Amino acid sequence: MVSIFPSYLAPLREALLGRAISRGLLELTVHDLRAWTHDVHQAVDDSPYGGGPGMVMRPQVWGDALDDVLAGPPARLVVPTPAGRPFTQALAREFSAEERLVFACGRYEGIDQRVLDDAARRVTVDEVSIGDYVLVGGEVAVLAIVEAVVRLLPGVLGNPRSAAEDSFSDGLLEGPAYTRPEVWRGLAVPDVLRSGNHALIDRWRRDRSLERTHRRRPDLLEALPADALDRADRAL
Ligand SMILES: OB(O)c1ccc2cc[nH]c2c1
Repeated sequence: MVSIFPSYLAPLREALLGRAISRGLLELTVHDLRAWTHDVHQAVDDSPYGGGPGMVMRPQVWGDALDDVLAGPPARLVVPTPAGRPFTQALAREFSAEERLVFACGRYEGIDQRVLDDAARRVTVDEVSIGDYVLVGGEVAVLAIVEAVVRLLPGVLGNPRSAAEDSFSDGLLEGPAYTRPEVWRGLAVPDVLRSGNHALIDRWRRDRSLERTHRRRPDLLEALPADALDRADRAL
């Protein structure tokens, strides 16, 4: 990863991801973009051609940084930007199959487009958005993307079924989850979950997932393949 705020990415070395690194399941290197500046002010930005608010990140600095960081084993360059294509669970799975990912964290009004165009001559460049809102820089998006990708790597999650049964893994939102106590503040766990009848439990969970998806994300239902819903689903 390349950023002007390397410490922003420190959380990636905590908890589950930190344990995955110490177990050798992945390697993480964070580079300070300013290491590729040569002026006393370590300038990484300049005024935008054509005018307008804010500053744009300079191509020379990013070009030199990516020349170095992209050297070596083939990598895929991921650039978070509000103007990117949506980052989805499907794209997380795609990224998790890559041997190496390089993340470019922009700031200000973004990175000079020629940096991405130049990189695209050598590697696959993915400009991705984590949602329809605007952050101050790419670092927070990288934290989200890396967590979504790394948890899919074999051995990272304790129970491999967790990733397989994620929200979105079957195209739907996950339904509600419960644990002890059986009654909490007058609210009881649904009886079916304590019935021991796993066929019934699976059906109930599927129904709650379909209901929640219909209510909160009808677009996901629309996007399902024609054969994704069985007769019981459609009866709901
Ligand atoms: O909202 B975002 O995901 C995002 C990503 C990168 C930059 C760079 C400057 N603002 C940004 C916002």
